[in-house]
Amino acid sequence: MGEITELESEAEYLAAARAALGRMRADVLATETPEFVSGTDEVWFNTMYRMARARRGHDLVDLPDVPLFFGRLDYEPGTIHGHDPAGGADADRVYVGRRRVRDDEGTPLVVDWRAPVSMPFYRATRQDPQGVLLRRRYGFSDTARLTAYEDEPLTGGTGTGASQLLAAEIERPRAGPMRDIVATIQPEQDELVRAPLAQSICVQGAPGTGKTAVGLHRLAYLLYTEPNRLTGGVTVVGPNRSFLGYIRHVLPALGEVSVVHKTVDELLDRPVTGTDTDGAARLKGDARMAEVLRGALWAHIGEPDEDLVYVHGGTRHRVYRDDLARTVADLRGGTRYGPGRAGLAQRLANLVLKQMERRGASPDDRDLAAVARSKPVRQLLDAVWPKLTPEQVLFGVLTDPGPAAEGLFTAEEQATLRWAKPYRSAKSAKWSAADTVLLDELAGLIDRTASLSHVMVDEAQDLSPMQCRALGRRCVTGSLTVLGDIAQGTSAWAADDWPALLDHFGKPDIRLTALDRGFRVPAQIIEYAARLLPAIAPGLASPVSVRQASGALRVTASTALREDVLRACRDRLADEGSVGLIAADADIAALHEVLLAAGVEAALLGRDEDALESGQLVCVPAGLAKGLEFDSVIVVEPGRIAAAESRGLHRLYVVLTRAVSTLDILHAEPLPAPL
Ligand SMILES: Nc1ncnc2c1ncn2[C@@H]1O[C@H](COP(=O)(O)OP(=O)(O)OP(=O)(O)O)[C@@H](O)[C@H]1O
Repeated sequence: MGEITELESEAEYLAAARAALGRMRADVLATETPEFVSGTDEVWFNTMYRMARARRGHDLVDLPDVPLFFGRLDYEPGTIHGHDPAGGADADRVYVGRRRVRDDEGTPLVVDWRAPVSMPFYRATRQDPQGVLLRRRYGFSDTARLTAYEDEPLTGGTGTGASQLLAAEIERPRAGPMRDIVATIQPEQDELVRAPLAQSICVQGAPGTGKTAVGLHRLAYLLYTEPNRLTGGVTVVGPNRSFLGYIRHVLPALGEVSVVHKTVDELLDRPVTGTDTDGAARLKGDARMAEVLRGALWAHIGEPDEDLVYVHGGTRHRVYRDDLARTVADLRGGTRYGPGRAGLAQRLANLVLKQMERRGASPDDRDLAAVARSKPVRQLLDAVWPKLTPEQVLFGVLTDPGPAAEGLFTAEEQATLRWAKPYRSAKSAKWSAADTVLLDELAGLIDRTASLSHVMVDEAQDLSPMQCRALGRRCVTGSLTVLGDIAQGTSAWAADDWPALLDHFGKPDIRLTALDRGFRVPAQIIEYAARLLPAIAPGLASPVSVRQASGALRVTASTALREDVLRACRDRLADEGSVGLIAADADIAALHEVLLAAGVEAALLGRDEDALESGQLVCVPAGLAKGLEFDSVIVVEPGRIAAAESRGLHRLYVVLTRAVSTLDILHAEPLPAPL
């Protein structure tokens, strides 16, 4: 019998941790929970207990393909606070994994990657070892069998150089939806992942620098460290359903299932029933609209034109017009519109009560309430501070922008804002997506909008100022993680720089940072795409690829486009990774047909909800490419993508930066000049 090797001993540790996790789960499931016998409350309690137990059990399920740990830290003996010195040399060793596993005595076998004791796994360097002697990384097979480990001593001796396991993870061919990066979070990313909850941050980063990954891991970190301060809810906001589908598994894989993923429209939760011209949509997203709407709402406040007379027990109590006017003026603008109306009713009732007291009566709170609800008070309220819905106010503005927009929008702009065919009433009006943002702004002026605890906004460079305000309104008491890339801005509002856009979120202390190491696109491909940068984002430096694979870029001037597309797809399908075929929105369905007709299996993104999970080859309209990545990308007619919209070159930059391994460009028409 030979000595067991280090690898075997680590495999044994893994097996022991697995067994311990199994026992933790069995314990939870076997724990007696009280069962009540009768009554609806009791039934409810029983259900809640059972659900909670099932959930804790579920949390402890051992996912067969997910290794229980991915790293180890050997600390200097005695470094870790609270460790038992009697534990010997092993006492200062921690295994870092996706979640905590303990043995029957409660001693941790695996610590959560988010625990403070795990932080040096991501941050310690030879210059700053943070008490760590050795960092070990593990390699696993697809079935989570331990196959390798790699040591990086942080003190003494000489460094081993770059980590092969890290490189292998970064170079791994991509397939299917986005995965977590817990095993390989980089120091500059970790700094953002562990930024404190109260700090709102904005991350500018070139394509593939890990913005989305960082944002999602930050949420997982916050949910672990600050669960009690996140009870208001955590929401991820992304540009469209396809993108949200692409990232939706990351947080659940990290054990966080409570985070809601929504588009801006879904978050605002108002039905979109109409459309806009491009010009109108652009103006409706403009920050000046906030002023217009505020003006339009408060313009409904009127001047009292007669005294308030309240008759009680045969006595007439009179409050003079001047006093009424002063009271209205006092309240106006001091609170939101809705509470202002309620406040006015109270103040009017108070004035009436003062008259009663002057005449020797001693009215009480019940009288106050009765007066506030009385007919003369209600009539006065309706005249000077009418009850309003957002729809009524916006109906007025879009029917005739003049009064509210004067001085803010030019006559020409006002004409663009005005409904071409006016509706008869607020009830029959159809609201566009841009209108729903305005309705939301009005709703926020009328009543308080409920605040979430934290909102992560991805692809934020595309938001209109009015959308930013809507998001900011939803985290007045919470904080924000804003992610984006100025060079990838394709919307009508796309910002040219962050400070201007960030202003609209209403978080003046938001911290602007940048990521510049690219983990997706190989150098050769990113350099090609970066030829567009001088034209689309002159101030921005091109990203630095950390990928070693040189990548393959093939640009083909084609005379038989369909045949060449088919050939390229078949070629790329021979490799194991995902393949994305990207073309202008108007062209993609026809290309999809071509593939199907030739017997090549392909899903069409946008039509098929699960397209990114269902097959190896996905046809992607350029408009939905943002945020996605494929191992191989085939771009058809870049010229048509660029020509399809006013920020077409920005769109093309997005499209050209989706590839992990290879990029094929096929064109029969000329390429855009910068390429
Ligand atoms: N530290 C890391 N270790 C391994 N992979 C990483 C790391 N950081 C990022 N990646 C990978 O790089 C790719 C790009 O990440 P991500 O989509 O988060 O970038 P992004 O900056 O949001 O890109 P885009 O601007 O194109 O939306 C993903 O496959 C991600 O898993």
